[in-house]
Amino acid sequence: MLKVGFVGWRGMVGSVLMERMRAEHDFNDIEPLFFSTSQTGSAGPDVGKPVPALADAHDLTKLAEMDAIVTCQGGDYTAAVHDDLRRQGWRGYWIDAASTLRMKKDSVIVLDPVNASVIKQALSDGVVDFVGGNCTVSLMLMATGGLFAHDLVEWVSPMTYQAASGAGANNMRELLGQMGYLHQAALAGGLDDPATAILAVDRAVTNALGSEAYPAQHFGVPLAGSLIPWIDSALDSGQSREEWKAGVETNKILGHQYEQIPIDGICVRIGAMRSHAQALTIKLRRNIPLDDIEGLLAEANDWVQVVPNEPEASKRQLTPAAVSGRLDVPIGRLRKLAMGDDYLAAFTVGDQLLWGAAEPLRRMLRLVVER
Ligand SMILES: NC(=O)C1=CN([C@@H]2O[C@H](COP(=O)(O)OP(=O)(O)OC[C@H]3O[C@@H](n4cnc5c(N)ncnc54)[C@H](OP(=O)(O)O)[C@@H]3O)[C@@H](O)[C@H]2O)C=CC1
Ligand SMILES: N[C@@H](CC(=O)OP(=O)(O)O)C(=O)O
Repeated sequence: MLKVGFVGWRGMVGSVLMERMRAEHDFNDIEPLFFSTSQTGSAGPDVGKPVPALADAHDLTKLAEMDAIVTCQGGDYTAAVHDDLRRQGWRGYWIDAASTLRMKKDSVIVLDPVNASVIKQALSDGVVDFVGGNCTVSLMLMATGGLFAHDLVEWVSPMTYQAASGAGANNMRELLGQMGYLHQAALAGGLDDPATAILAVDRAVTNALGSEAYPAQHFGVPLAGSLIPWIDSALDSGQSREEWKAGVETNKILGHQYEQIPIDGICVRIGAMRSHAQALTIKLRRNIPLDDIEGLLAEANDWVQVVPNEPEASKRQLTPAAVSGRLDVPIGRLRKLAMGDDYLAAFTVGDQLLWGAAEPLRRMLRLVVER
């Protein structure tokens, strides 16, 4: 049985990974060892069979005993450990959620329902570094994979609506704290009294949004009652790093070595908890009937769901509230745009901790185990 080390398993992404692995009985087929950067010696998690006490996640000797290491610990950990392990001659599989190694020449970005052939080729070529993609990129490809698979896409402009979870657990807590703070301000402004003019309540909320006491330690600015049109650091191109990832990661996932499909838009943080949404403008290579497009999208994988372009279905099925905690990736609002019959509009949403983070790693580990 393969010895598999898990690092970062008790964090937010790691916990979702553990949940999925337990649900799919993945632990039956491996010999797991759990590592920690802070709790060496404590008891490991319940995975349905006895596991040793937690090992030190910086102990290179212990790590090097593993056939595979799955890490959701974050980019700093990857930077601190990965290269040293490789320099020591360790040739095990490194399966990572962090972005650190994604664009390295020797790594593959994994999303097997979309790029199984790229992954299989890499495994047979001896590639050992496999990295999950950026959440918005993976979710966009799960939704639109059918169009890319048939080489129908000339370019895409994704405009994102990204949940707080992408910024981390503390940010999710802060979003809820901000919601509570605004609700308190609204109550003080007369929310409960139907006789209060709504503009008076709104003034109380606006004052709260600008107040020094508004809880914004992690986001830096209000998210609840507002939005944040910038995610991650700034690049010289004027893009945010999150926006840059859309193009480079999509093309790498699809295995495009020469021709690059332009993919660029604006990434926005909104007050959803754990599901990212994106509005896509897709320039098709040619005019294809909408029915055919819907068919190609729907048949691309087991999780994409085409939602009819109707008000009730869109409002009920195409929202963060509808998909959080689920593996389904609905895509809807499909229609040709006024710019021409080869311009397609689409809206898609998906849980960014499942297909956006944990699930591609879980499935990559299975591919390694089943080799
Ligand atoms: N959040 C996201 O949407 C995505 C994240 N990623 C990647 O995954 C990495 C990890 O993200 P995320 O899971 O959000 O990080 P977390 O902050 O939730 O967890 C990271 C680590 O913090 C330590 N930790 C300290 N205190 C606690 C606590 N009270 N509860 C749980 N863990 C604690 C744990 O390590 P230890 O046991 O060693 O102390 C844990 O593994 C990111 O840095 C990023 O690289 C990738 C895609 C999406
Ligand atoms: N940056 C993403 C989350 C994330 O962790 O992305 P990456 O894995 O590319 O660093 C977001 O904020 O929604």
